[in-house]
Amino acid sequence: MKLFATEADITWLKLDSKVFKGETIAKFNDDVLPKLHASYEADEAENAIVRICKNKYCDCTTEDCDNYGRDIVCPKSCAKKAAGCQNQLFEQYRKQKTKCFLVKSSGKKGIGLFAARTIKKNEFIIPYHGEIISKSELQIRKEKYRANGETHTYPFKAGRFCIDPTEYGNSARFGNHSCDPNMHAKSYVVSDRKRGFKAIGFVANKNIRKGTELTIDYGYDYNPETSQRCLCRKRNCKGWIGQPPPAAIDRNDGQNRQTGSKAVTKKIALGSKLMSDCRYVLNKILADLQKAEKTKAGGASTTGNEGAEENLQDAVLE
Ligand SMILES: C[S@@+](CC[C@H](N)C(=O)[O-])C[C@H]1O[C@@H](n2cnc3c(N)ncnc32)[C@H](O)[C@@H]1O
Repeated sequence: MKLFATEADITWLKLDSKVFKGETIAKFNDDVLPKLHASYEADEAENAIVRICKNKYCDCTTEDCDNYGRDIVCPKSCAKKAAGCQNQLFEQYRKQKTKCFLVKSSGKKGIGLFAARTIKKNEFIIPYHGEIISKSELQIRKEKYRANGETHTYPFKAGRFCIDPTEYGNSARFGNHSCDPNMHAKSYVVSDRKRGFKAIGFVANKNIRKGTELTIDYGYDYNPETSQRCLCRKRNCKGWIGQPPPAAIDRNDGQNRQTGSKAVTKKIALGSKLMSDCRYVLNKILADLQKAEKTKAGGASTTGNEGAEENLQDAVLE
């Protein structure tokens, strides 16, 4: 059985034209394997790891397992033991006949992932597969993609490496960003990969209804070179995917979408209420002070505090 993809395997570039017919994506094979790029292979210092669960009698779904619970996926050899290892997340995903998501158009955001059925909180949805490349290879590719005028960005940080599904990968690459996402990216140590590498999978962070778009938060460091407007339409939308461009920060643009309208009105109302409360308290202090002065000196101010009183009056009368 193959562990990794080879050059002969299908790539998105070839696939794109065949499967994207109209709105909905035709049924296609999501059964892809991670593909190791030469830049990953070249990192001799990092040996492959194998973390075998030494407990012969557990099925690797409880704390008895040496790996489960520490987000370490058992190696394939583990499945041969007496109880049969169930901690083979990525293999189990490949064997699923029907996936819990659909790939279809998400309007101006391009293509997106949508729940094909109800998905429960903490359910594993999809692994993020693509070519595994080094960070320096990523820089080279970013330049290439920009020069090619690619609108969508796909590479994902995976420990000290990167997963790039731009040309080869599975449909996890269609997970769009949201400022209020319903999935999060979880990283796993997987046997047979180099030490610095973490496999990525998308996991539901809440119960998700059928038909809902499946989204993750790309994070603040997402593609800072080319800031993109966020179209998630969530109430807490920051206006940008990742970092806003410097000019937008200067204008205080793209913070919270609410700053444009209702939030401003609300803040003004709160400010006025605060001012009127202060005014009431200061007036009361002033009146008490004046009363005390009058009682003490029969009407003449002798406190030597007139300036302060004036200031106080200024504040109250403002
Ligand atoms: C990993 S891809 C997601 C799949 C992409 N929609 C497609 O059609 O291939 C990331 C790209 O999708 C688009 N995208 C994702 N989330 C978005 C959002 N909330 N608002 C606008 N564009 C978004 C951006 O072009 C981004 O670079």
